[in-house]
Amino acid sequence: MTLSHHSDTPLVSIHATNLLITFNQQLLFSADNLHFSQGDVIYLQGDNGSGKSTLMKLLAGLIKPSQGQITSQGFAPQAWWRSASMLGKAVYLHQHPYLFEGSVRYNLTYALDQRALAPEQRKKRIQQAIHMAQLTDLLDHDASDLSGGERQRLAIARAWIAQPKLLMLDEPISNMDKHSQRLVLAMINQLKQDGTGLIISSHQTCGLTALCQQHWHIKQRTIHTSIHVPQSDDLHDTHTTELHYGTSN
Ligand SMILES: Nc1ncnc2c1ncn2[C@@H]1O[C@H](COP(=O)(O)OP(=O)(O)OP(=O)(O)O)[C@@H](O)[C@H]1O
Repeated sequence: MTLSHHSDTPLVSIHATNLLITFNQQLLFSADNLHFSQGDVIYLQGDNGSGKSTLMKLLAGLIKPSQGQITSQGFAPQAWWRSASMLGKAVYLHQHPYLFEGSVRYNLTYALDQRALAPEQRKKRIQQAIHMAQLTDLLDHDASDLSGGERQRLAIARAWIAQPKLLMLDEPISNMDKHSQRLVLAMINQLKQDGTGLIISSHQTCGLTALCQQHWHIKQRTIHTSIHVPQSDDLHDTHTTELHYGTSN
């Protein structure tokens, strides 16, 4: 992992303790201690309905736990007008991502933090994302006309350009053909090389698991954490994906 760490830019992290979430008085899951930090690449596994999306929404500050505490370290102080203190720290990318009305090009450039990169670097990064996601021929298409796989590629390309420090990807390669899967795996690998903290959910082991270094498993309504990541049969795909793109910056 090529995460570079400068002492004046502390690693950002999110810490959850004694977490418990219930819906309609029914326990969904509990967890004693979860730590998600820049540089972590976590494979989040669980059966359908076990609570993977719910956990990611909790860590993104989109919903609140029934019990427990979620805190963050290393982020810039919260703007006074933001009431939910966890919101906007870890970015949650939904399985069916929200895209803006307008073209693919517009979606790639709108709402990016203009201060984060110098204009030349920003342009270069956008070009590289277009290339990685193979969106060149689709740039002037309306985003609403894209297929499911293309939408996912666009959403991950957009996240890759924005360079969040912590990113959670909900089933990023489900319902994708092999070609789109390979492109998305290459982009996720680039995010990993850049030191982005990643949580990647799937209900089954798949090519993604080869990229992961930790395993969180929602099983019997508890989140089990481990450094042993189960590997899948189609690892070969991931290795052949590795990776035709060098580190970008
Ligand atoms: N706001 C809510 N109110 C009531 N129940 C909810 C709410 N949000 C989620 N649930 C329920 O919690 C359970 C877990 O949902 P969640 O989407 O987190 O599971 P998941 O592991 O991501 O599933 P999948 O693999 O099918 O995407 C489901 O039974 C869902 O219906």
